[in-house]
Amino acid sequence: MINATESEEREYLEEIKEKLTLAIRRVDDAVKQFSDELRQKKQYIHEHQSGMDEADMVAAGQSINRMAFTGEGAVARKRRLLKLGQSPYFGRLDFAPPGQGSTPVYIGVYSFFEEQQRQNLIYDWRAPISSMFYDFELGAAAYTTPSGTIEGTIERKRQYKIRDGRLEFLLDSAVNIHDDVLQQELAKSSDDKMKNIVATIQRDQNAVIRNETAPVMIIQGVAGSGKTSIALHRIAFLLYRYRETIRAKDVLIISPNKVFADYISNVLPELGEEHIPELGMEELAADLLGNRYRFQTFFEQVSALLERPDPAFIERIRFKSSAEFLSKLNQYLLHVENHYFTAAELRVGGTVVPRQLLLDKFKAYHRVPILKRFALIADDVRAFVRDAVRRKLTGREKAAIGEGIPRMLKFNQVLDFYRDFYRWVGQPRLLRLDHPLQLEYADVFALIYLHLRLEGLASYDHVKHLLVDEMQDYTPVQYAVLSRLFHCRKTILGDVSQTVNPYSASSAETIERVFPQAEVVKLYRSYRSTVEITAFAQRITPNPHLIPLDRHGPAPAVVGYNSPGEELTALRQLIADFKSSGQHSLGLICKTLAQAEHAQEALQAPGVYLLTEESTAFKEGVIITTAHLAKGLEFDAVVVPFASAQTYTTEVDRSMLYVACTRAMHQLTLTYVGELTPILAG
Ligand SMILES: Nc1ncnc2c1ncn2[C@@H]1O[C@H](COP(=O)(O)OP(=O)(O)OP(=O)(O)O)[C@@H](O)[C@H]1O
Repeated sequence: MINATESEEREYLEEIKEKLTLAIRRVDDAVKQFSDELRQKKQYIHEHQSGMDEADMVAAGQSINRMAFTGEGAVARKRRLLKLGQSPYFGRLDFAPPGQGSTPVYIGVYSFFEEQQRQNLIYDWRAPISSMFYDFELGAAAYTTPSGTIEGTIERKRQYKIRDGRLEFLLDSAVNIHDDVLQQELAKSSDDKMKNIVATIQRDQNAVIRNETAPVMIIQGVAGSGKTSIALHRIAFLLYRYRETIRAKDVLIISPNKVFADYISNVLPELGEEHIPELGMEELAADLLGNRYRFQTFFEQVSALLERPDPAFIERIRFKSSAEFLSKLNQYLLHVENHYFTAAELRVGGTVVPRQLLLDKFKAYHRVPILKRFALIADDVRAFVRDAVRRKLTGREKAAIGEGIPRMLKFNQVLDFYRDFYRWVGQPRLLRLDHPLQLEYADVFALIYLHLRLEGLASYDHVKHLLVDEMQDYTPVQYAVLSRLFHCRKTILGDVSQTVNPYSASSAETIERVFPQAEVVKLYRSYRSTVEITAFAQRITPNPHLIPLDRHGPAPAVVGYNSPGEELTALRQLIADFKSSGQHSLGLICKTLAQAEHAQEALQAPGVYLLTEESTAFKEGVIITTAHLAKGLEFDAVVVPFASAQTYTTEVDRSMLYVACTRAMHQLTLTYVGELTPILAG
């Protein structure tokens, strides 16, 4: 058996590191050579410019670009090799095909192909053979390659922790991923950015990451089940698997806000992939609507619900977030198609264009959005009139046609159709348009949907994979828009229990109605929080299916104070305790922005940051923010201040409290004055 003992492994590690160092040197030499050649080439062009024609210049430019491109490739390769030098591999499996001896397969974040021996010394975790590391225990195993399935036996599985080039431990395991290693990973203090989990991906997670068949994959997973992590690893996997056709810039992440985007921005580069473009829903909306409308943001909608819940406002949101609303919009569009075009005879000079001709044309173009159809019909009508009069048409005649046809449709503006829709469903009071025109958030995507259907909008065909996080926050109409704009494969993930607006929350089932071809995966194991914190959060929103990982810590503390002054003193103390605790991040998570601002003012201290809707980066230290913004993030310790009966009463408040508490990895404290919120007392 190769490298059986620990000392052999240590020796082997040194050997690998040496080979990596050599490989880095070779890249350096190559880079140097490239830049020398590049310089020479540029010099040459400079000197011979006068004697070169345009074609020569283009050719020279291209060759420079090619060299620079190869140079960039070399720089990226060097970056990967340096990273491997720090931690070359984390796993090993000894795999024996039938009737053959076993060879060790070392698995790392990237692959390392040693050019001199022409041998793959480290396999990328995404390589087909590496899948067995996540999927099998000792004994019979198999993996699938593009050319077929390979069966055999796993004779050994080993896990390593190598940091800064030093082997910290090595562990033989019979099971798939040794629980101790996972426990160690989870017990660590949080970083300011999300990290990769390649060394401890679980079997069910691996199945999601490596799924190649689902056109739409919907992941509904409990808080802390690794949804976001898995989705990012899935992107990394797909970029590897389809590296010939998909590049990082062809993927798009729809993310809830800039802070979240910053928080996850580290994972893919850590996995050797470039940064992935991301876009917020509001940015997408602004992109689509141009500057035709001003509209409320999702944050503003949720703040309004938290600060002054108005039943009429809630009713409007509820209606527009239902699957029924989408089907009513579709019925309305059919109604428009069938009843709103009133064809009438059109007189152009002395020629009469018969009503039937106009109607036939209108129907013939039924695949073209209605407001785009007139131009096509007008072309045909012009041809018809030209044939009749046997001459070119005058400007006046052309105008008569161009203006006459649109007049046959009841409305020509999308907003007029949208207003009319509410009359048609018999609910005119469900539309509130403020003056000057400002749309409520719930109307934004409904209106975009009508624009799409009535006028058509350019689709995002350059995007080859779409990732939607926090899926519960988007409504059926939003999904209908996404489905029409993005024709690529999609990964959609979230958790209904973590909605910040229960009146507009979508479950996996709701979303599946928009994407009937979707594969739905549910994840119930929760990795983030200790058993104690998870049990506490379950009191707020129970989920009988949730399985917490068996990791323990202090019980959450709920502490009442006599006055706001006392509560603030206690919060100051909690911050001081945190600073001397060795933990990295503390989240003070409030219900509203007003409370967060108040806390920030009262608790001002160095290293205490207020995170708002406008923030763009997630920092380590003490963060004061709202539950809405904290969604998707995690902290070593969380403090939920002002947890009184006054603050947390409604269903929206319950969601906020749940989101806030489930952000904690190791420690959770709630403070209040007066009466404790009934959500916890009950
Ligand atoms: N297989 C794993 N190995 C190590 N850590 C893991 C694993 N799966 C998840 N985690 C950790 O669990 C935590 C939660 O993961 P993540 O944020 O991806 O979950 P989520 O389901 O998106 O959470 P939420 O919906 O509550 O925001 C992270 O710290 C992540 O690193």
